[in-house]
Amino acid sequence: MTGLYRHFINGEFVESEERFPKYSPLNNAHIADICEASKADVDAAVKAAKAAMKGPWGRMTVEQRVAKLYAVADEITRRFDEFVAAEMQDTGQTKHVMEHVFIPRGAANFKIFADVIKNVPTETFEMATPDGRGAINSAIRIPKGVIAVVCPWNAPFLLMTWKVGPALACGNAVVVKPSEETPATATLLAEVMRDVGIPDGVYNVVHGLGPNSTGEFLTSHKDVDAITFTGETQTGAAIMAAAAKGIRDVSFELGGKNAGIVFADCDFDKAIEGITRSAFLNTGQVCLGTERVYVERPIFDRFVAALKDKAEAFVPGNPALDSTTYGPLISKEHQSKVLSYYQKAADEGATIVTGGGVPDMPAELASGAWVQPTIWTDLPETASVVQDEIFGPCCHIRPFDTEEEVIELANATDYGLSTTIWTNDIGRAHRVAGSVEVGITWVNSWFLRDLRTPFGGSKRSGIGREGGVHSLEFYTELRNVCIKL
Ligand SMILES: NC(=O)C1=CN([C@@H]2O[C@H](COP(=O)(O)OP(=O)(O)OC[C@H]3O[C@@H](n4cnc5c(N)ncnc54)[C@H](O)[C@@H]3O)[C@@H](O)[C@H]2O)C=CC1
Ligand SMILES: O=C(O)/C=C/C=C(\O)C(=O)O
Repeated sequence: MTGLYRHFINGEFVESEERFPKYSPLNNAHIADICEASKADVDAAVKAAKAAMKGPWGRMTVEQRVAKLYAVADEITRRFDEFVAAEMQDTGQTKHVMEHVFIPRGAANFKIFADVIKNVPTETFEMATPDGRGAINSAIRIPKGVIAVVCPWNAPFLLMTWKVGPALACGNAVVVKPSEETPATATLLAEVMRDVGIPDGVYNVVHGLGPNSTGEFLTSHKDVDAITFTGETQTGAAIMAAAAKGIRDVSFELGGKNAGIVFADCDFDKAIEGITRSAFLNTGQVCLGTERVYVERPIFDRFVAALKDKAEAFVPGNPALDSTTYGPLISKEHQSKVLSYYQKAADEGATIVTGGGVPDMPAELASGAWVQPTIWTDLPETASVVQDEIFGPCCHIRPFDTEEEVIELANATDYGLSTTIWTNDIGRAHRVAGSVEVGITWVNSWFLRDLRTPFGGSKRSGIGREGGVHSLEFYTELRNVCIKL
């Protein structure tokens, strides 16, 4: 056991009586306890946030807020190794992915929105009036108030700061509810906020579970003005029902069952590299990941063989070692869910190209939440593993013959988060991208992120867009002021 995760409310770390255990994904060892925030704790956090809006934070100029956000980013960078270690302990994911993807994005998420709020204008309209003197309409941006930030466990620091960065840039105060699986980096960020002088109550953290616990207490609190959430689609529905009671705004990034579309004219090696990343990065626990791959028939067999080689080359193990390229799933519970899908695929008649079970691990890691990278072929589109979001390191690969056919296949899902298309025919890439019903399409790449672009899901994969100026739409209210001259 290494410690106790406490809430951060009104600038202070506070304990609560109820606690629950955190187990390591690597070997299921009990590594910490986490305080579970009661209704009263949540109420204290929301009250602190509300009061902060009326204190020094609410009176700061944009330039002063921007300077504070830059200070937060710089402090994250200064304490980079601590953030890497904290998130690695919670998730079991590799040091490489922490150092090159997740933690740098945390710092970037503060800088980008500091820059956006400083540079994005609001609109002004001059209008004629019967007396000939006219009027000027000017829109002003007002922070929404107290924002509830409810986060998942798969990329905890990246996803949390993607919400906290713009919320604070816009002048709001936040109450963050990290996933019960990943308390560490939200807690460490509290130290950073305190150390760089973010006023008390602006950044609050309440730990706990979801239904009938901290998550529900927070999202149904009457003084929360808006809710931003990333996680499962069903949870989104529950949060939306809570938000409806107070007519509060929501921004949701939800599940996905994303298609990878590989045309025969692609750069083969790059497509293999790209699909390897999109199917297996973070042990497949990425909402933007590819669980359905459609490959044009002339290169199908070669593609399946090459992806199999890549899947079999992953090296699971201690995430702190440079030689390790593959981590466990987040928990034993999630391992059971993923393995149940591996069983369903076998039951439904899949050809198991590789994987399908649990890798052999050394004794000290054998109790962890490990599963093998897995590839299937030969299933109908109605099969469970082709329909459901599994959130594991696995994909089904199917051949296709025409552009029309693959668009229909890609769209045959209730989800609509992202697609990756591999082709050297840029006209076709553009056509297909326009026809696939998703919020984000990558062509000849995957997870290449320009933080100024609109990011979010279509269909059951989300509501709203965040990123760049789009985040300002959610985290501020535009008020029109009409001045008669
Ligand atoms: N699209 C995405 O980015 C993600 C999708 N998932 C999917 O969700 C599945 C389950 O993962 P979880 O972390 O358990 O996702 P989840 O949606 O259950 O939980 C995400 C967050 O919401 C909170 N929460 C849960 N129920 C709530 C409620 N009724 N009211 C307020 N807050 C609530 C949780 O405590 C957690 O902080 C995964 O297996 C995966 O399929 C999970 C993480 C991210
Ligand atoms: O890059 C982003 O802003 C979001 C990335 C999302 C994930 O990694 C995820 O939800 O899995």
